[in-house]
Order: sequence, then C-alpha cells, then structure tokens
Amino acid sequence: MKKFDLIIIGAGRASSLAARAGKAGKKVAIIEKSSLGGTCPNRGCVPSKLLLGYAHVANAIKESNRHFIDSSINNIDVKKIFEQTNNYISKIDSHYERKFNENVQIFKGVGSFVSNNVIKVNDEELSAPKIVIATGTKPIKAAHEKAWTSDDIFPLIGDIPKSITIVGAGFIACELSSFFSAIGIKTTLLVRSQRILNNEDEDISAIFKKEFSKKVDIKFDTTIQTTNYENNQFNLILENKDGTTIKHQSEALLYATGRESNTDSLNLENTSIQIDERGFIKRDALFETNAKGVYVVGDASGKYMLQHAAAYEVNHLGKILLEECTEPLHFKYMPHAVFTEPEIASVGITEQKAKEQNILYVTTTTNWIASAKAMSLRLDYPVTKFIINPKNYEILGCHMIGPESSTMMHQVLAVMHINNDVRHLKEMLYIHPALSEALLPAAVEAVREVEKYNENLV
Ligand SMILES: Cc1cc2nc3c(=O)[nH]c(=O)nc-3n(C[C@H](O)[C@H](O)[C@H](O)COP(=O)(O)OP(=O)(O)OC[C@H]3O[C@@H](n4cnc5c(N)ncnc54)[C@H](O)[C@@H]3O)c2cc1C
Ligand SMILES: NC(=O)c1ccc[n+]([C@@H]2O[C@H](COP(=O)([O-])OP(=O)(O)OC[C@H]3O[C@@H](n4cnc5c(N)ncnc54)[C@H](O)[C@@H]3O)[C@@H](O)[C@H]2O)c1
Repeated sequence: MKKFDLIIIGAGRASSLAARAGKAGKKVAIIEKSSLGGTCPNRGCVPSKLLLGYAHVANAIKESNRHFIDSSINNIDVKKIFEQTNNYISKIDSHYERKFNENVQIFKGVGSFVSNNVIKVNDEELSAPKIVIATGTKPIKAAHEKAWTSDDIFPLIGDIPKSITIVGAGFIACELSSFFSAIGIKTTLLVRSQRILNNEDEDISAIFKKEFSKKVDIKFDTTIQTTNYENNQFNLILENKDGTTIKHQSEALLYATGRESNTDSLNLENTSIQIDERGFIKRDALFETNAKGVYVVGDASGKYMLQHAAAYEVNHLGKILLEECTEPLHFKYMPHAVFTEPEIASVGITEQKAKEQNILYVTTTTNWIASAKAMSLRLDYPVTKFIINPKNYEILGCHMIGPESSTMMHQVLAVMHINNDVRHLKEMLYIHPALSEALLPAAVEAVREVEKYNENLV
C-alpha cells in the first residue's frame, strides 16, 4: 500500500489543487483515467470556443451585406480547422503534467474506492487521510451506437461529415450547431419542444429563438422516431408533436442531451459516501462527503457544471485542506454565457423564477442602440434585461443578448460583487461610445422603474 497525504481522483480543475499541495510539500497522488486537464481543455470549453472562433469569422463574411458589403466565402478548410483544434488538444496532457513538482505522482487509470480511505488504481492500492473526488460528469449516452456525443468530436478522428443532425436545446447543442452551420456543414437541430435554451429568461430565449433560427435549421417539437445507420449515413424518421413524420438523412448524428454523474466507476458501495437521487455525491458546506476526510468538488457534485464554478470550488477546497480555512464557500452569484451567435450572458434570477418564488421585483428591458458602437453592429435585437429589488436597488438578475454579452456582463458582476446596487451602473463614467456604454441607459431605466414603483407606494 502506497501512502500519501492527499489523493485526488480526476485531474480536471482539481489538477491545480494537486500542484498547489505538491508545492506546499504534501505527498500527492493524482489519478486520471484519460488526459490530464479534464473536460474543459480536452473536450469542453476550450476546444468548443476555438471552433466558435472560426464560426464567428464565417458569419461575419456571410452577413457582410448588413453593412452594404458584398462578399462571399471561397472556401472553408474544415479539415484544417479540425487539425488545429486536435493539435491543441494533443498538447494538453503534457502541458498539465509540467504543472506538477516531484511531490505529485500521477497514476493513469480508473480510481475506485476499496474502503473510505483506500483507493485502487490499476493493480495498486493507495491510501491517504484526505481524498478528493473531482471526477466531473460524462455526456448522457447517445441513443444509437454510431451516434456521437460532444466527447466524440474532441478530437475529431476520421472523416469530417458533410451533414450533421444535433439533438438537444441546451448549451452544447446550441454552441455546436452554431459552429457546424456557420462553417458550411449542413446542420439540423432537433428540439423536442418549442423552447430553446430553456433555462434562460423567457424573453431572452424568445429573442434567441428568432435570431438563431435565421442561422441554423431548427426543427421544433421534433424527436427521432427511428434511426437506421447504413452506408455511412443516418436515415432517420423524425416525428413532430402533431404526429406527422418525415424522413431525414445526415452523415453524423450528435446527442447533446445533458451530462450525468461519473460516480459509477468509483465503487462507492465500498464506502459510507452517499449519493442523491440524481446519482451525484452528497456533501456538507465544507465539501466533505459522508466519509470523513473524503471531499467532492466541481461537476462531480452536480451543482453548477461550469468551469468557473469548479475552479472556484477547487481553489476554496485548497484553503480548507492547506490553510485550515473553516469557512464554507458562498457563491454570491453564478454567471454563465452561451457563446453562440447571438451570444447570451446571464446572472441571477430570471423573471419566471422571481414570479415562481414570489420575489418582489421590477424589471426593465433596454435595447443597446444608444451606444454608437452597438449601433455600428447594425443589429436590432440586442437587449439588457434587469430584474431589480425595488426596496433597495439590488440587482437580482441581469440577462443580456447581443455580441460580447459575456464581456459586457462583467461590469454588472463587478458591481454585484462589491456593492450590489444598480445605481452604481447609472452613476459610473463610461468610455464613450464603447459597447459597454449600452449598459448606461439600461441602468438609468432600471433606476427610474424602481423610483416609479416607490412613488406609486406613497
Ligand atoms: C462541450 C462542452 C463545452 C463546455 N463549455 C463550457 C464553457 O464555455 N464555460 C464553462 O464554464 N463550462 C463549460 N463546460 C463545462 C466545463 O467543462 C466543466 O464544468 C468543467 O470542466 C468541470 O471540471 P471538473 O474538474 O469538475 O470535471 P472534469 O473536467 O470533467 O474532470 C474530471 C476528470 O475526472 C476523470 N475521471 C472520472 N472518473 C474517474 C475515475 N474513476 N478515475 C480516474 N479519473 C476519473 C475524467 O476523465 C476527467 O478528466 C463545457 C463542457 C462541455 C462538455
Ligand atoms: N457556455 C457554457 O458555459 C457551456 C457550454 C457547454 C456546456 N456547458 C455545461 O455543460 C452542461 C451540459 O450541456 P448540455 O447542453 O449537454 O446540457 P443542458 O442541460 O444544457 O441541455 C440538455 C438539453 O437536451 C434536451 N434533452 C434532454 N433529453 C432529451 C431527449 N431525450 N431528446 C431531446 N432533447 C433532450 C433538454 O431539453 C436540454 O435542452 C451544461 O449544463 C453546462 O453547465 C456550459
């Protein structure tokens, strides 16, 4: 039995904890069944955003007429795009390996529990007083053996399809269909209901639906009735909610129907660790599971499934394990963005959630045209929606749709983080006429709405 101070299962965001503990002189074992770095750099955030960079340029050329510029794309070297992305991915494992000092030992294999503090990997048994489970999630399996999930395209090995059908209406389905469609691969997105990006504020997802439908062929209310794979092609029968069916063909079929717990490989039955009804590991406020000294962080806890959330948790666990911190981590706000065109960024509560939870609020939706930079985009859909507590001007939610929303959102986040009061966004000085200036009229309107609400009370 090899003894360590700390064992980490899963070398995604928790790689940084291994590096930090190693630098602090702890003897660390990190176990990874695939490439070091985990989902984000190997088959998640980074490669998907690299692909979207190509989509962005292709869309700009295709839509140049909006600016009275007549242009066309001569050729898109799709092979090169995937070569570049695959090449990036191929360097990740060694890049992460270099982050570790001599105190960190890497074990390549599946880690599983023999007991609460003994882990088996390959034929070795390791033990430590502290064990961290950071095993992330995996895509929900595709409904046909030849169909893909996002894991199958990062890296993409083999022929690049000329057509693709994507099932789902969440982050991954939208981002990937945005890419494939923009670079000229015939793309069909199958959405089982009328709504797309369901978790966004309804007003924002309605704008998204209208604009995104101009770029991607979306079949709403549609599911796959039968799948037949023959001669390198999927022959599908698609069924609409009204009962009608159509034949549909594509070279590739990709399921992006959500992600699920990765705990099946961990042999948790050998421990006192408990899981919830969704199969995710239960933990207390300090990330500790039902087994003393065993912690769970990141996607493996099933809470947020966002890179920045996982990284933040891992950083805080480092404080608990290495700096004797006893404070729980409170995420004040959890922002996210969908990097499609149109781009969406969001933080806090949606109007629908505010209604459901009987929260007192006022709301405003303001377009971006007051900013000259925004006007120069020649787009009429971008808006900022605020949900504000009229009692104290607190921003309960902010939802944006428009180019660079994810960047613009950070000034709202900064205010929320330091002193959450929408009046700061009204009073601050903006660089004229930066795109961010579009937030000024949005804040002015939100403040006015709060004042109106309060005047009506007296
Ligand atoms: C296509 C895609 C795009 C995404 N885009 C974004 C984005 O733009 N922004 C964002 O915030 N988030 C995004 N995400 C989500 C983000 O990637 C995750 O939230 C983040 O990577 C979670 O980190 P983690 O360390 O918790 O888990 P992971 O990075 O998944 O790491 C877990 C690791 O554990 C390993 N493992 C699992 N079980 C075992 C075992 N038994 N033994 C050994 N090793 C094991 C896995 O191989 C994996 O390497 C995206 C995800 C996907 C799939
Ligand atoms: N930009 C980002 O931050 C980003 C990008 C990609 C992924 N992610 C993370 O990865 C996670 C997983 O992404 P995802 O898109 O797979 O999941 P998701 O939960 O966002 O979306 C899943 C979608 O699949 C649909 N669906 C589920 N079962 C279905 C079925 N049987 N038939 C048809 N549709 C079905 C759902 O209605 C939903 O629209 C996300 O929760 C997110 O946290 C984040």
